Amino acid sequence: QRAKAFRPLPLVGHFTWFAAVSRQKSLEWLKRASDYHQGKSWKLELPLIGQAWVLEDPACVKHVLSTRHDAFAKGELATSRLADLFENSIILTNGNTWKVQRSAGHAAFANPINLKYFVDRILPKHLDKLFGELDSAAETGGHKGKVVDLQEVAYDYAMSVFGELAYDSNFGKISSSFAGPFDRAAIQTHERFFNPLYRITEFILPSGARLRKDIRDVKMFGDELVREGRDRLRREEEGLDSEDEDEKDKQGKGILLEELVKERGRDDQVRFLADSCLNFLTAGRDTTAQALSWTIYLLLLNPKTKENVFNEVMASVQPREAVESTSLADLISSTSPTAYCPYANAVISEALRLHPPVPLEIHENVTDEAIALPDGTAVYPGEKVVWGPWVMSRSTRIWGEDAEEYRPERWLAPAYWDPEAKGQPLPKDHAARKTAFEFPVFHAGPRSCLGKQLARIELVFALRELMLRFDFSPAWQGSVIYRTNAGSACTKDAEDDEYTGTLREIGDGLTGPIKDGLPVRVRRRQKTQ
Ligand code: HEM
Repeated sequence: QRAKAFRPLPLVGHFTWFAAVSRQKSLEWLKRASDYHQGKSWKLELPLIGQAWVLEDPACVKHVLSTRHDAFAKGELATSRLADLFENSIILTNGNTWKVQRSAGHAAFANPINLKYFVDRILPKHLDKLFGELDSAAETGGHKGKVVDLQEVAYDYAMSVFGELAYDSNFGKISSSFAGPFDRAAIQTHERFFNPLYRITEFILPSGARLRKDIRDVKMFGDELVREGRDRLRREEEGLDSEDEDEKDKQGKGILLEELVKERGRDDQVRFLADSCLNFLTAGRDTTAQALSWTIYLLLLNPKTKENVFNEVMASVQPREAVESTSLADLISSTSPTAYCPYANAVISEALRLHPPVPLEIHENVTDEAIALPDGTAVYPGEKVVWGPWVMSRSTRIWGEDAEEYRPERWLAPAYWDPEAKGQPLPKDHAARKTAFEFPVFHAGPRSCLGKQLARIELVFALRELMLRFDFSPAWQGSVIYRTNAGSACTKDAEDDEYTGTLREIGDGLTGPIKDGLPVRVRRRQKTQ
């Protein structure tokens, strides 16, 4: 009976199990199928779309992403579907075009001077805007607090941060002319993966015309920002605009656009620069906003953990009045935020583990030879491999018996709890020792995520500052499952009937949003809390 659910059916293969259901259900099925195959690579069959080896073994993932990264790339299936939205972008390109973007992105986002500037100057400014929005929600909601979609708020916040990082532009209200078309286009682009006839259906159906318009709008938005940005750079170079005080403090590398212009020359095509910047913008915006949303979602279900984070962040800013006046960069001695607010960091790692913003990935053998994976699987030319951080994070083979449990403590060194353990090396199976191939949330190998450090910093600070100022409670209808201190579950009815659903599921899209958002009530914390 069990085997039946994982065997390909005649004509439809695994389609009915995997592709004709909700995204949550398809990931859950993939996880059960991986368990059924005991973590060995197995073949997913989707007639008319293709076949793919599903990998769970970290050694196989390492082979694809690192050892034989030269042999595996996005491939035809992914490129044909993604190219309209992500043409020229770093995630799709190879060779020199990729190198140029990687090097510009590295200079702009991953160098220590820019990271410090980011923490000291950029973050506080945008966090202030975020607090402004939540403050007014708290004010208008009475003692219970007004309901806001925290995921939407997180998207706005991440968008304004990356607008400044990528283009040095203050998006303000114009961000809605990008966000709407981009979000719709991303969902429809994702649907293409499950629709072998997408070219025909998009030609016939109104949704196709809508997609083309959305993509045009997204591109126009990018072109406009690049033109403005280039003009600004030109004026600065010619001494027509004086640098502002912030710029003088920076003395690091430039923003992304500036770095790209340096690599490619100022007169490079607007389209290439715009596509490249747009990809960085979306890579940074969606992933970090979703990571923050899932982190808070999990805290809402686990009040004891929420209290622990709150206690830690309070202790990190004593006395309380110091919050506003302290330089954020001074609070971290290095650009690694893990030494600072370790519990908050563990909470973020655990949310990334259980709800990775990129839940499933695909590559293809682009050589003309068969590649043998460490478990003996032969991947023939043109064959695909997929692996799912969402599935791997739930594997008992990688994470042990409590793999599916929310337990941020797994990330903390024993010394955190036990002073006697100070100076002891971390146990071999400790979560913090997992390799990037066991925990491929940020990808791994030469194409690993360029923004992982930046994202960490942004997430830790946003979480810390939010916890200090606001308290959130779930505001979606139905029974919300809370965990008691002892770890057993109890339920409490949420009062709002505007929203439906109990536990939140993953929504559609190229990344992993919370389906239908994260409705919460927001209350401002009292000074004494
Ligand atoms: C929690 C936050 C983030 C997560 C989970 C994440 C995850 C990932 C993943 C899985 C990939 C591989 C995608 C693929 O090739 O299919 C990737 C690539 C990338 N990410 Fe991130 N990312 C995050 C934040 C950021 C931020 C803030 C930036 C902005 C600077 C960024 C920039 C990039 C870039 C440029 C690549 C392409 C790297 C290449 O192909 O060489 N990411 N990221």
